[in-house]
Amino acid sequence: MTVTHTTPPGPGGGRGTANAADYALDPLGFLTGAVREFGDVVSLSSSNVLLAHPEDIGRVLVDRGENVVKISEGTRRGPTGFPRAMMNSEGADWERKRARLRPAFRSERLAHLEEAAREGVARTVGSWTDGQTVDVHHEMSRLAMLVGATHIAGREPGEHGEALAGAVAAIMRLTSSPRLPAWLPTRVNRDLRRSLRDLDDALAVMIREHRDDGAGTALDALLADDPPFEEVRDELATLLMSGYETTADALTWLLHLLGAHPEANARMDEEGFARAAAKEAVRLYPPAWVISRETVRPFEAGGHTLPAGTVLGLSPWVTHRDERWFPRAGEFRPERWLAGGPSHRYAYFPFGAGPRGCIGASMALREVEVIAGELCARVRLEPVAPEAVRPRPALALQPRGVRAVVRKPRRG
Ligand code: HEM
Repeated sequence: MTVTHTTPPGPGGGRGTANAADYALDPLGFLTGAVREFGDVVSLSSSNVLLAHPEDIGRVLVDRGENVVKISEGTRRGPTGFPRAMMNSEGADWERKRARLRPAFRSERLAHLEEAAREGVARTVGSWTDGQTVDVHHEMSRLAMLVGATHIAGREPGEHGEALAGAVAAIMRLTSSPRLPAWLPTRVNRDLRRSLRDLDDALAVMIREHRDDGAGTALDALLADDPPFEEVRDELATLLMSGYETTADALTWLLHLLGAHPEANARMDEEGFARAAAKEAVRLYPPAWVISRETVRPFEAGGHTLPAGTVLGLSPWVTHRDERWFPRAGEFRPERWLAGGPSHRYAYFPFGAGPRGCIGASMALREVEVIAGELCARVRLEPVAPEAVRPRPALALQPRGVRAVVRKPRRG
């Protein structure tokens, strides 16, 4: 059988280096504009196609490796690789690693997480003074690190938190600046290499000092399996890192949105509202703003047959802001989640979906919901210059410039 490959339409005729330059300048605007102009299947380059329709998104995400893979044989591993982690594995190897971690992310463990979250908020609020201006992203990062490390490794990160935060910051800088070869001694590359060395040292100490006290953490599960040290280190690094920045970003976006919507802020103590608000925040500002796969055989989409080796991009940023699936898509309306979800199952995928969906999705949503709810109950965060806040699309969608004045209620 012969397969006819046809190239979907796209900006610049779907190829050309002009797209790369436009993309680098404003990735979110570029992707949104491309779909608006060319439809749900858009060529961004000769081997890159963006799929914006939930039907196609669903087909890609539920695939079990028959048509698309997450990490192809030829994928070059960057310096931030952690190649032995479950997240960076495929096939039977991935399946074994995912099964090993699954029990540590079960909903029964979330009561421990809530406890750590409440305690973290109490400590954070205790460290603030009335009238103090805080950098919200910075504060939420510290909280997410504390809660994340407690849940995943069974301990507070202590001084190791600095190494972890440093490595994540260096990766974010690398992924938000135009790509340069990793061997070039640029400041960003040098910073990254040093940060990764520090991270390595910190993880080695955390692993060496670890004692299983029966809490059923991911680190307990990893060590019980007795794999090579490098495998534990890669897994722990990716778990701590993926759970930390994304959750801190989601929390910061939610607090920013609540600052601009006092009517929603006032409802945060209502049953179910904090969860709806958390879902709505990651709809508008999905920390994972683009997800990709590579086709391993010809793939049909929108009447086109895309050849094997095509990189498929799916963007929660683009699809979550589409009026066809979310009426008044640009508005922060948590109540839309109280009335049920969107009309199409795969119009909302902040955590991906299918077999490779986020293993920490329930943990992250619960964490955001509990921390934001507790904060709203204890303090008022008065936004400072909210009009200057911007998303920075790095490896995660970071909020830039979210500051607030802390108002503590008077004791009466
Ligand atoms: C708001 C917070 C979070 C967001 C938005 C998020 C988003 C995502 C998305 C979209 C994927 C799928 C990527 C793909 O299909 O290519 C993913 C995968 C993953 N996430 Fe999360 N995540 C969050 C929090 C967490 C947390 C708290 C953890 C763990 C502690 C975590 C660990 C992982 C892992 C290990 C994978 C890879 C799963 C696999 O390959 O089988 N994430 N995440």
